Amino acid sequence: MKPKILTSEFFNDDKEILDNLGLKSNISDWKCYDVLNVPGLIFIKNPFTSIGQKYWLKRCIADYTKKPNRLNIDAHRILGDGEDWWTLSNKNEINLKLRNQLRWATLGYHHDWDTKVYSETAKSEFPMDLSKLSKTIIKLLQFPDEFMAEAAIVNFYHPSSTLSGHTDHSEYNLSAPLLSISFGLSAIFLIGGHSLDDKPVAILLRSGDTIIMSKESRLCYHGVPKVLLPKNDQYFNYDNELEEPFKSYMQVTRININVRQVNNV
Ligand SMILES: O=C(O)CCC(=O)C(=O)O
Ligand SMILES: [Fe+2]
Repeated sequence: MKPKILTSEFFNDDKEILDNLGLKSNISDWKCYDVLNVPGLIFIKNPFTSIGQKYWLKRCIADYTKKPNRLNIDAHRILGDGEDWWTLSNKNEINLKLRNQLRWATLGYHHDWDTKVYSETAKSEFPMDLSKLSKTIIKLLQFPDEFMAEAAIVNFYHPSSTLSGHTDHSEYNLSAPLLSISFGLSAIFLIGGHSLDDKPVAILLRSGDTIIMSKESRLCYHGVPKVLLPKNDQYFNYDNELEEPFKSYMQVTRININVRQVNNV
């Protein structure tokens, strides 16, 4: 990996913007790297403050899982009108099972897992804060074009979950970068080339670590073969402890937010 020097004027004036987004406001604390074997792949070592990490993981758990966003468990028709997954799963012991059933939530344009086609009719409002976060990170990395956050998948992994090798090619705009932010348990992320025969590189993703798939790497095969069990070094690089019930959930969970631009501008 080759360190990437950030030279933008942006952060001199806008420390407050970074701070409000839960990002480290001192840019010398940002550790960014070009992954040399995978052109266009950028790795940012946790750019979040501990307050920021807690803010975003709670947004993922308690807010982004609410209607009108879509969840994998919608198909099971467990949630009644006005009920949401997180509130219901914390109501009593029985509902702990429900807690573990959540695998993903889709925001903005909802990814259709069968047809893999985005449509104007399957769309909800994209969260402002997540859009701002994505735009800011892309701007900081000095991408020439403004990023439009239009679709996101929030993945929820358990220690035994895996994500098999795939490419993300449903977006109409494949020249815009894709942002992938992880919180909670660490995981091994594999990314190879445009063919499944290309040998992948392995990257350990810890809480807060962010990767950007741009240029050639945007269409590379990638997957998550392993989520790691909690060890002191890897989870809770949030300073203060999280409160319950978030704490116990995050002890067995990895969250990954995948943000995409769908359309050409
Ligand atoms: O969990 C990750 O790190 C990757 C997720 C991913 O590749 C996807 O949702 O398309
Ligand atoms: Fe992906």
